[in-house]
Order: sequence, then structure tokens, then C-alpha cells
Amino acid sequence: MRIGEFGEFELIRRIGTFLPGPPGDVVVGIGDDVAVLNVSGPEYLLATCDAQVENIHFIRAATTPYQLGRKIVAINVSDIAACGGRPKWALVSLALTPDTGVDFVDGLYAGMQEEIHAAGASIVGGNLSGIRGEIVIDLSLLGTVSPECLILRNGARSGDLVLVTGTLGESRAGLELILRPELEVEQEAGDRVRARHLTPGARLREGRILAATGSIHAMADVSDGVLGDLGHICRASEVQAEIWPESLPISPECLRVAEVARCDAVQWALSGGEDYELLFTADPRRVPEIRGRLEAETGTSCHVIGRITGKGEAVLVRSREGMSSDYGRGPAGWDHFRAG
Ligand SMILES: Nc1ncnc2c1ncn2[C@@H]1O[C@H](COP(=O)(O)OP(=O)(O)O)[C@@H](O)[C@H]1O
Ligand SMILES: Cc1ncc(C[n+]2csc(CCOP(=O)(O)OP(=O)(O)O)c2C)c(N)n1
Ligand SMILES: [Mg+2]
Repeated sequence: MRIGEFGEFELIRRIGTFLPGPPGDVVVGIGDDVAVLNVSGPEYLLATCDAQVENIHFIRAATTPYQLGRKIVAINVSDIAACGGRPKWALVSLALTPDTGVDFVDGLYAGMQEEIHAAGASIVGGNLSGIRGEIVIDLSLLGTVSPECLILRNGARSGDLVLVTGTLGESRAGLELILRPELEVEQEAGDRVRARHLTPGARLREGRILAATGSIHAMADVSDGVLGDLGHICRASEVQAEIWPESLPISPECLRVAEVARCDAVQWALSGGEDYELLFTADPRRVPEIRGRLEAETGTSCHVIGRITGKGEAVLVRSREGMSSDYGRGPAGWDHFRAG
């Protein structure tokens, strides 16, 4: 059997079965946005890693090395944000071909340095390797969180509302414009969605503020698409959820690109991925206060997009009134071994 038939998440489950149970100082091992480690201090240590692989995550001609540097940092910071943590130290592993220009590495580090500095962290080491084909940039990020602020994927409760920060689908819209350069769209809309794809921002302050409310039951960042990532929360929490397609926050720019591309913006919002927004659940009675606080302190809005309906692990897409929908019948979200 090949891993393409398995899928990414079944493979992670299988890898887990070959590993002994986590030792006692591992608070959270495989399965969340980050590993959470008890290092006998007042704060937990957080650890995560994510890569950018040529022609899987980026096309060399469509991004500058500076943009790529910013993106590799932001996507890792996003995982720490999703737990309510603070990023601290990064290690960067590069696998490059010998013909790579030195200016590529210069630009990459300028971008990484800018983004890591903005996140309050630093690059403290890494590794270099040659590679024969497409290049790989892999970043490991360590951070900290106080135990009372740690939010995991596994705390969603029946009756919770599901919320998401910002807007969904723009990154996928930006990718569409990159893959189909012949599409003509107003410059402002094009620039906005391309920037969202090439240099996503992590919701770091938002994650900490949400965690500090004490009212968030579960949280994850949206890398695979809200449908896929809510699925991860549901499996971890052993609950079932519904997403209301009419409630998804989709910007006018994203709608416009979808119109020009003759694509469905709702589908992009559900399963396009790489939004790097925060997806979380909370008791409905606390939602007005959470939204108010987030908006007042960061200017970031968040929207209710569904609810946790009971025990189970599935995510259904249906209208708030309970009407069924064809959305959600396709692939739930990005899967590295099933994509393409
Ligand atoms: N090769 C691997 N070996 C062990 N654990 C893995 C591996 N790949 C992923 N994981 C773990 O599986 C979980 C899900 O991974 P992933 O979907 O990449 O998370 P994220 O979207 O937060 O980056 C994480 O806890 C991650 O540490
Ligand atoms: C050329 C190209 N094709 C497709 C995509 C879309 N894409 C690639 S990986 C991915 C999912 C997110 O990346 P992943 O490595 O799964 O991050 P993680 O979930 O581990 O944080 C998406 C939506 C892209 N960014 N570039
Ligand atoms: Mg990952």
C-alpha cells in the first residue's frame, strides 16, 4: 500500500502507533498544533515545525525570497498563536541546489528576520543540505505558554459556537491568480489576495488575548481549510460540528476573484487552506464579550460560523436553519498525499 491511498492524517496516526507513549514530561504529544513540554519551570515549552517545499507550497518564479522568508516564519508562529503561546527560538533547515543564487539566501533571511523579530523571537541556528531537485525550507519553532493560558484542540463542548478571526478564502484566491496569470482582476483586489497568499500574517496577539479571556474551549489555526481544521478539533474533542456556509466571512476582493475565475468563493473559504486565521469554540453566552474584547484590543473581528452539535467527530456543512448543503461532500481540506 502506498501513502497516497492512506492520506496524510491516517499516516500521522500510523506513525503514532510505532512510538512508545509519550514520557511523563510531555503534556501534549502528536495531535495538536504544537507539542507541549513540561520543563519544570513556571511555563510550558512549546515546539512545532512546518516546511515550505518548492512546487508544493510555493512556485519559485511567483514569490520573492523575502516573501518566502516571511511566510515560513508566519506559518510556524501561527501554530504557537493557536495555543495562546509566545514564540521564542527558531532553527532553520535549508535544502538547496548548488546553483541557487546567494541573493536568494540573502532575501530569505531578510524576510525571516523581519517576521521573527516582529513576533518577538529569534533565529538561533539551523542546518544546510544540498538537494538534487526542488528546494525545501523547514523551520522549527520553540515558544512558551503559562499553563493557565494553554488552549488545545481537544476542549470543544457540545453547544459551543464555532468562531473564526478575519476572513477566509483570500489565500486560495491569491493562489488562483498565481496559477492563472491570464486572469484579469482590478489591481487592488489582486494585490490584496496575492499578498494574503504570499505573506500571510499570524494572529499572534489575537491568540494570546483569546486565551487570556479564559472562555475559549478549543483552538487551532486554519492551514488546511476551515473544514479540515474544524475536523481536527472535532476528532480531538470527540464532538460533531456544523458549519453554516452563509456565515463564512468572505471579503469582497475574494468574491471578485472567484467571480472572474468562475470559481466558488464558499468552497475556497471552506477548504482552500493557508488562511492562518484562528478557529475556536466558546460558550455562546461568552461570545459577545470575546468578540468585543478582541476587536477593542486588536481591531480584528471574528465571526460565528457554526456550532458544536453533540458527540461524534464529523463536520457537516448546512445552513443555520438546518437545511442540507452540497458543500462538504468533496475533500475536507488539504491532504499532502491526496492533493493533485
Ligand atoms: N512525521 C511526523 N512524525 C510525528 N508526528 C508528526 C509528523 N507529522 C506530523 N506530526 C504531528 O501530527 C500533528 C498534525 O500535524 P500537522 O497537520 O502538520 O499540524 P499543523 O497543521 O499544526 O502543522 C502535529 O501534532 C504534528 O506534530
Ligand atoms: C504551488 C502551490 N500549490 C498549492 C498550494 C496550496 N497548499 C499547499 S500546502 C497547503 C496546506 C498547508 O500546508 P501544510 O504543509 O499542510 O501545513 P500544516 O497544515 O502542516 O500547517 C496548501 C493549501 C500552494 N501553496 N502552492
Ligand atoms: Mg504541519
